[in-house]
This record gives sequence, structure tokens and C-alpha cells, in this order.
Amino acid sequence: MGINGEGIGYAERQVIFVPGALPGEQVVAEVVKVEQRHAVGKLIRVKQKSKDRVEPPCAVYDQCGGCTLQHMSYQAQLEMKRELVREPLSRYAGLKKPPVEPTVGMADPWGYRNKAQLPIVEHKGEVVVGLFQAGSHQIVDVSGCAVQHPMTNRIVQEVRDIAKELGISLYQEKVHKGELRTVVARVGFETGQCQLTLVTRTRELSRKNDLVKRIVERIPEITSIMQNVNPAKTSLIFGDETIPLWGTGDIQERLGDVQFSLSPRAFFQLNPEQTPKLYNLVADAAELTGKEVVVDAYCGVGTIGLWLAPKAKEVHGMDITPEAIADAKRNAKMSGVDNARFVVGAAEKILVDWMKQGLRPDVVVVDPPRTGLHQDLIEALLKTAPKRIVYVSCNPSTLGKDCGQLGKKYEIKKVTPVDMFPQTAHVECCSLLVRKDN
Ligand SMILES: C[S@@+](CC[C@H](N)C(=O)[O-])C[C@H]1O[C@@H](n2cnc3c(N)ncnc32)[C@H](O)[C@@H]1O
Repeated sequence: MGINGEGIGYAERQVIFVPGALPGEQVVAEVVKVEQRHAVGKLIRVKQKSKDRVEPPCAVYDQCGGCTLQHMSYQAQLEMKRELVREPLSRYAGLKKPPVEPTVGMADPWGYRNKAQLPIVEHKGEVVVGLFQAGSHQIVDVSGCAVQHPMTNRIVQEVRDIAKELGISLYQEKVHKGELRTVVARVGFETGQCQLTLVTRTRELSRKNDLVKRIVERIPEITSIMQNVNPAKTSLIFGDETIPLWGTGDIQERLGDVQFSLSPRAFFQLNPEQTPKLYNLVADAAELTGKEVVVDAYCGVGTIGLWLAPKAKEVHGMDITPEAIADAKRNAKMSGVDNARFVVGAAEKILVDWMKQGLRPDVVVVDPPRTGLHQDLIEALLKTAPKRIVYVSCNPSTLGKDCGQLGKKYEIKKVTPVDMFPQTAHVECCSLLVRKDN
């Protein structure tokens, strides 16, 4: 299987990637693209079925492109993800037998997402909130999405209906006109609090007051309605300005003993059932005794740092997003943590500054975006050489490459994939790297 969940096979010795095909199957596929080293095929028919093939429950599975593995049994998905993590570790980090544990899965791998982030458009006279079909500008209505929490689906459906009733002006990408562009719905699984963010092209939003009034009437669970203004011609969701429309600005969420306050743009893990499992793996890997200085690099709203703080001497976190750091500071206060500090800035710069100021961390946790660690951070880690690095990654390929470099000084002891995104090919993992001369 490929990293996007495609089946990889051969057709007359030509390597061919076929989305929807599974290992061990024989399929009829139409070649739709030929690249230098491989072709891409569209699945027409399965001639010989894998035992792992299941009927995808979602009605728009073929069109949506959001999930890519609903046709594979959940157990097989978990095994495939373990393999997805193993492969780049042997390729880039030169490990003959990468120490990859079985993937930590969910008991019920549906309805797990706490946030929906969907464009709202007019399509053939209807208001549709959905995802663009892979490789096209055709929008598919996903308002009943099976991997979303039912509450985010409900908010999205209500906004869609109210926008239609009120004739709200909707954004048209082609001509860069219209007002409302994206609906972002977030729910706190533990607290039940709900946040709606309406992303608009303009500061003005016609019939804004009526829209807010109807939302509040129809969704009593809603606690926060915000407007984010994004005037740019861009595929990025959010702009720089966020205006409160109703209720509290942030919503509250709890993971274990830690309390979080979430502003609309702050990153927060999407799967609240799996997140504590991931953070417990980080805590196990860090092996804290209460004496350690811990750095939480790419800390977001402080989640991992605050999880570890009760067992550490002190925690130092940094993140490039100012709102996330503001949330992290508030979260520390709300959770009664007084041994953690959080600073705005690029991890690769801040860690070097802290080292110059004499900080010598025992454990560094890194949780970078999909692009992996910045080269300067890798060099700073090799220089400061903490005893342990705990690497949380959402991209096995950059994890493999970064471990290849860190391998100069570190042994990769244990890697545990965690299935944060069932039904998709994405996989998160927690890796423990221990200094070789330790
Ligand atoms: C995968 S998230 C991890 C957040 C957090 N550890 C968590 O578990 O919720 C990556 C974070 O890296 C931040 N980020 C991106 N580039 C960065 C950089 N160069 N330096 C510091 N933070 C960065 C983003 O703002 C985001 O919060």
C-alpha cells in the first residue's frame, strides 16, 4: 500500500498505484496517468477480492476523498499503518528491523473527529457544505460524515440550512466574490461545549445578526460563535483577524486531568479518545522522576508539556503561533501547573537561544508539522544532546529522514503508531530516541 492508502501493484511489469485496491487483490483498472516511474490507475472492478475487503458504510465514500481506507477492515488498517511507519525507518534511518510496535487502535473507529472545517458553496441552486472531490472542483456534501462527531455534523447542517433560508452571500472561488467561505465547527468531547467559526472573505457579513440568532436558537449547545476574516485568494482556511460574534471566545475541553481553553485557530489534536493514549506513550518514553528539565518543542496549546509537568522539574514549551501560546499559558493556569513556561517563536531559534542561556534539557519532546524538524533544530538537538528525545510525528516519511540524522548520536529504541485517524491512511506515532553514550 502507498502512503495515501492506494494499492500498489504491477501491470505488465509497470508499477501502478490504484486507489481502492488492496494487497493480494487482482483488479481491473484504467490507466489515467503515466509518470516516469509509475502509473496511476482508476479502479474499475475487483476480480479477486482480499479477505480484508469490507463494504464502506459511507454513502459518498467513492466521491468524497476524505477517507481512503473505508474499504479495508479495521484490523488490516492497523497492520498497514504499522508497515507505513516501518518502511521509511528502514529506508532513511537504515534500520534493518525498526522497533515498531503494533498500532494502537480504537474500539469504535467512527465519529472520532472533534472538528469539521468545510467550504460552503452554492451548487446547482443548493447550498452545500462539503469537501472538494479529489483532483477536481466538484463539491461533495459531507454533512453526515461518519468520522465526524455527530455534534459537528449537526452544526454544519444547521448553518447550511440557515444560510439558505437567509440567502447569505456565499464565496465563489473562481471570481473571488461573495462573503461566507468556510464553516468550522468544533466540539469538546468531555465538556460538550461547541464552537462555530464562520470564515468570511469580507468583514461585512450580510444578515449576520439573524444568522447568529437562528444558530443560537437551534443549537442550544453552542457556546462560542466567532467570525474569522480571510480576504485572500488562498487555500488556507483562516485569515489573521478573528471577531467575536456571540458567547465566549474560546471553548473548554479536558483531557485526563488537564483543562484546555481553545481559540478558533489553535491546533488541538482531532481525536480526543486517542490523544491521551498518545500522550501516555510520550510520558512512558520520557521516564520522568520529578527531577528532569523538559522541552516541549512545537507545543501548540501546551498539551504535551502540561501532561508531563506534574512529573517534571520544569517544562519549557515553544510554538510559532501566538494564539496557541496564549492558550497554553491560560491552560497552565487553569490546570494549576506552575512549573511550565511557554514562549512564542520558531523552535529552531528558541532552542538555540535557550541553550546559549544555559538551559540543558534532559528530555526534549518534538511534535512538528508534517514537514518534520527544521534542519537547525536537528543540529541544535545533536549539540545539546539531551538524554532522551521523544519524537511525536504525523508523517512517517519525515520521521524516517529526521531519525536518519539523529541516528548519529541516538538509538531509536521504540516506535509506537497510534491510529488518530481511522479510515484514512494518516498515522501518528510516538518514538523514543535514547542518546547512545547514555
Ligand atoms: C502537530 S502540531 C503539535 C501541537 C501539540 N504538540 C499538540 O499535541 O497539540 C505542530 C505545531 O507546530 C507549530 N509550528 C509550526 N512550525 C513551527 C516552528 N518552526 N517552530 C515552532 N512551532 C511551529 C504549529 O503552530 C503547531 O502548533
